[in-house]
Amino acid sequence: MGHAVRIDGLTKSFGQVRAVNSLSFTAEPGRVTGFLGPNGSGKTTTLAMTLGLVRPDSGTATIGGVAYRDLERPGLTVGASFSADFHAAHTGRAHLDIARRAIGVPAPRVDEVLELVGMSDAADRKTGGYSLGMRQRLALGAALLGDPEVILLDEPINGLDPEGIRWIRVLLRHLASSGKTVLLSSHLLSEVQQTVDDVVVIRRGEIAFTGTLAELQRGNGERTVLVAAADQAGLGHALVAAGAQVHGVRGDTMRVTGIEPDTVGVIALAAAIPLIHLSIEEGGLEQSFLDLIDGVDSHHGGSAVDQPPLSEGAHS
Ligand SMILES: Nc1ncnc2c1ncn2[C@@H]1O[C@H](COP(=O)(O)OP(=O)(O)OP(=O)(O)O)[C@@H](O)[C@H]1O
Repeated sequence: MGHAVRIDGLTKSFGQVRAVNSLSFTAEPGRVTGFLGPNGSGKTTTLAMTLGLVRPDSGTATIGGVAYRDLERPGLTVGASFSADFHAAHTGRAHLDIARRAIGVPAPRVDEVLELVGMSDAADRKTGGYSLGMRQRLALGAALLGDPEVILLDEPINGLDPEGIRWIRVLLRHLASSGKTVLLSSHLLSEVQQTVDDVVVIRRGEIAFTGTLAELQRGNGERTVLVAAADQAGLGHALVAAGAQVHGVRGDTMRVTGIEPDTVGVIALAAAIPLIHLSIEEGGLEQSFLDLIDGVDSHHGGSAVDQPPLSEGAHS
């Protein structure tokens, strides 16, 4: 039985600063949801309200339909990692041992978790000497102590090396595939795009986009197709005739917008022009994301996920 995290109309101001404004989205069980936005866009405040650490001005955050403070065993239902700061004089093991006592988990779970996050060898060193990547692993371990249904992670990938990023990707995907709800924040789409299924983009405390990663990719219609063909000029003409925009050649490759890659293939076939290369421009997704957080007009990607309607940033 999964626990969705449902954010409904959440609003919070700190003095004059409206940190979170009428925010609504759902993180579904069995999926990894990326909660994305630039620094200061309200991600941490939203996660803190979800955990009952910050009281919203209005709106609700529920976990499996229940507010965090009303959960029967919150520590066993929700695991969260907020900051990778620890008592420097404690060992990693001591940190996990204190955390597991707080939520009532048996002692052997500490070693299991250390193993799970790849920290067994460093467990008896003081956290003050840990690298940022090691602290991130320990923070994730603490979040997983209670084998929770819901895992909320604030910037968990920040500071991990490429091997660490691959590792956390596999771990989070594994947790989601076992039915857990994984919600992780990041200010970098590129950091999480291989890890997430669903994307919630916020900007100045408001939703800029909710949908699947694929929908985000299609979202702004500016996806650039890279194509090389045996007869480049001939294919260029055929693509323009089909309504695409050809933006010139970089190396041997034409950059084309306004058309899907599979349609490019169909047109090449119809024109009997062999294709040498067909791909989507790297960074196209990142550009969609940057457009969203810069406030360029954007569209809701689609309805594959039952999400509340997109509220476009009303003010600039
Ligand atoms: N306790 C607080 N008191 C005053 N202002 C706050 C407080 N917490 C957050 N804010 C403000 O609310 C806004 C949103 O901050 P928040 O930390 O939620 O953003 P974020 O998206 O998590 O950013 P980052 O990626 O930099 O952590 C910011 O303008 C921030 O300065």
